[in-house]
Amino acid sequence: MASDNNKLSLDSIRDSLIRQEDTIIFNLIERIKYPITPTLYKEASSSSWNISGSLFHYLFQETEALHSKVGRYLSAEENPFFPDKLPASIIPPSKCTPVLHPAAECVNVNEKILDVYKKQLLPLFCTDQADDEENFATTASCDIQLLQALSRRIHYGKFVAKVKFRDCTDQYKPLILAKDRDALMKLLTFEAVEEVVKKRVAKKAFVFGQQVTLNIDDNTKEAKYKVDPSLVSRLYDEWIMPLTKLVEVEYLLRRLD
Ligand SMILES: C=C(O[C@@H]1C=C(C(=O)O)C=C[C@H]1O)C(=O)O
Repeated sequence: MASDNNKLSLDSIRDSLIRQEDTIIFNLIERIKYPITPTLYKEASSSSWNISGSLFHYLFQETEALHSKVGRYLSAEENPFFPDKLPASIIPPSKCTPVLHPAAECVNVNEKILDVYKKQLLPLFCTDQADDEENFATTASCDIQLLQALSRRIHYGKFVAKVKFRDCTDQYKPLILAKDRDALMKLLTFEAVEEVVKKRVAKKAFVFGQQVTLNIDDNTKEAKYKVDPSLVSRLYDEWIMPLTKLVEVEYLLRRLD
């Protein structure tokens, strides 16, 4: 979507962010099918699996390496979690004019996303603290899919910041030159938009997470859902939107480099 510079607008980018809500919520519903599985994230003892680090990190790094070889990270919309370990792409880069300022390459908050995910989000959404030894690989794959969806959404802040700078250059330029983070954060924040996002993702979580039954007389009083809508709203309010705005600020601070 963000490849055509001329068509890029705040509305078109916001439409993409809305569509990415579906991806995040469905990946979240898939992950919380499994218990937290703490063994996945523990440093593997050298005698056990003959890998360095945890099983989760091993699968994640190998996944990113394979995706890198087929060009995933040639896209400005994708940002790797392990940028220092990526093999070169076997396909050539696009000949299209880059949409983002070259400094966008330096903006990567995935280390923060991964830390928040393991320390706060997993314990918040996965209430069962057990290990599911039958599903180590599947559980870790769900983590990776969800983390990549979160990262894509949060780093879309680069495209949002690009358009906000293009459309209101005179307002942003002095704040960038003054390196005034707080003023930049205030200028780029649209609280009304954020309120709509929080309400919409809660409604999507309720709708997408409903148990579908065919028995017409199913009048169970208590609505059963696969993910707590209020937690999805909180996910956006406390983590996704603040991290998206952090990416916007980091991009803007480099925009005049
Ligand atoms: C992404 C934007 O910038 C900010 C971040 C938002 C978000 O992460 O959903 C929403 C509104 C803004 O406060 C935007 O203006 O659309």
